[in-house]
Amino acid sequence: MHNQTEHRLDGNSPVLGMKDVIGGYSPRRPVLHGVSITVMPGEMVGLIGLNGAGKSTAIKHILGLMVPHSGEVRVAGTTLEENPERYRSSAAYVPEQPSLISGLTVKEHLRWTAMAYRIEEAEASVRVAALAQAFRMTEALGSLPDTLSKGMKQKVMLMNALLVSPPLLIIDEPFLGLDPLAIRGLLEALDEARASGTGILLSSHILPALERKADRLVVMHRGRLIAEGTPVQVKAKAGCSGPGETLDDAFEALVAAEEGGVPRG
Ligand SMILES: Nc1ncnc2c1ncn2[C@@H]1O[C@H](COP(=O)(O)OP(=O)(O)OP(=O)(O)O)[C@@H](O)[C@H]1O
Repeated sequence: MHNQTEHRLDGNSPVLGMKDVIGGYSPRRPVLHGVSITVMPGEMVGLIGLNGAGKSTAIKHILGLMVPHSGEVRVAGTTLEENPERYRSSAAYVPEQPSLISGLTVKEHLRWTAMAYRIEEAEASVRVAALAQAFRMTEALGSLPDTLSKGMKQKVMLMNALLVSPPLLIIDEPFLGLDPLAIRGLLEALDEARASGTGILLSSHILPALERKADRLVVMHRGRLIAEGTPVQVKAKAGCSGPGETLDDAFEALVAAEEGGVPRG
């Protein structure tokens, strides 16, 4: 495996370049109908859409778990076919459901990740201590997963991904189950990851957090992108730029417009 620093790209090359992807579970019934998503180094892109919109399917294509029927996915400049090792080691994924190894403590999970990604021991200890502090997990470092709450397990997953600090970090619905302090810790840790050049694709139904933190939003509906841009641009497109109008209002209006309803505003 390469050292992560070798994967750093210059600030002008996307860490994710998904272009015109048609894909899904059967070639006869595509779920994605020409989806393009770009994430630049240091950028946080929020992926939003109703249940069944195609977010998880898009993520599976990005992770190389599904192959596009047509179109292309590049991670850190390469396709899965061109350089599978570089492609796979350039993206870290945090699923909505934590999956931890029952026999390993929190610290052992982190140490194992550091070894797998060839992070030097001294550097790993400093980063583990900082992450544990940010997530208020210092006292839980010696605990086994079965003794942790759901939110604490989710924190361990996030800490592992942030320890790797990959070029592309994909996070699925991270806010559910986290207490308010943990959400703040997560957002601060994500800011740090972005400052070091990690690009983040964050899928969530919790729109206020995305409205505050995402540089850009990609709005999916029925396997297509129906809006894209900064939160301000997406709200403007939905006709929801008025004072007090939120991203939730904008999302509702965009979906209503697609479904043949009348957008507000
Ligand atoms: N394993 C599968 N086989 C066939 N079709 C699937 C499979 N998984 C999902 N789909 C279909 O693909 C479409 C998109 O689902 P997907 O899981 O990508 O949506 P999502 O936006 O992630 O939704 P959610 O917010 O509920 O997680 C849906 O119509 C769904 O029924």
